[in-house]
Amino acid sequence: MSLITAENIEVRNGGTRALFGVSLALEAREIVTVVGPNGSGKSTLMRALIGAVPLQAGRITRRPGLRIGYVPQTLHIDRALPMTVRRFLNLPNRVGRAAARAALARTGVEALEQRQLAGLSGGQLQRVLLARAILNAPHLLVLDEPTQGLDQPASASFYRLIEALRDEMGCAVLMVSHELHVVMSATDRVICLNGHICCEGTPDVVTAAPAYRELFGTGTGGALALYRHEHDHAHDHPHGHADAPCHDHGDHGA
Ligand SMILES: Nc1ncnc2c1ncn2[C@@H]1O[C@H](COP(=O)(O)OP(=O)(O)OP(=O)(O)O)[C@@H](O)[C@H]1O
Repeated sequence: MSLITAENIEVRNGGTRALFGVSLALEAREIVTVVGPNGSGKSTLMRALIGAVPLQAGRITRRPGLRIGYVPQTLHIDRALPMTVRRFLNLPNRVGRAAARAALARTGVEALEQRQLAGLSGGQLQRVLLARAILNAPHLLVLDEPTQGLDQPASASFYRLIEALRDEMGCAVLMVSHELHVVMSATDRVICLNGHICCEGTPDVVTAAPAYRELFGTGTGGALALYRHEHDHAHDHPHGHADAPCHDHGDHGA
């Protein structure tokens, strides 16, 4: 049985149809990367899969007993509220000191245990969030743009850590990334999302596709500056750009 299966799901955010007709299945130990333009529903898909947003249509099935570790795209920290890293790891469930230390050590931030959360750098906070996500020995790690704001060496090191954690814990990984060039080596499957799934495949297939050369050819600086691929279907874009090809939503930076 797959870890998690989505069948033809539709999700609305307020008046916006953020996802429609999305079907996917995640298998044990695989690393799947979701790419897509801004506003294409990537975060919504992550939240739907963890059960944090209601579905308007379709169905999500989780393997019984499935444990998910989730790293959100952003964490809104109230700077007026004192909160050490150690206390943060107790939310929502209290954890023992040894377990907390082991998780922080595994993500390389053991020394931050008594630091204030609000005073951490972006890269440090991501590693603390990852430590919290692995506390329950998840079968599936869901990461929503975990390297946003990190420089390229820090991103590359973070993705190596994710791959090592997958190997050690045997978990599957589903992540959103704009840095396909960085995650490519560690990714088993890539899903291109734009409200619905535009295309998907192994990195080999994606690499061979004209889409990949458009994405990562000269001029993009290796970043996902342009989002283009060949289409054999019409778009009913959730934002109302019916029949607009993906590359019309292209320029969304690195
Ligand atoms: N809380 C909300 N209320 C209303 N609309 C929302 C809300 N959150 C997201 N949306 C809308 O839903 C759509 C999908 O948003 P989502 O955040 O899932 O996209 P994304 O692909 O993760 O974008 P980004 O790359 O910018 O993070 C967008 O049109 C967005 O404006």
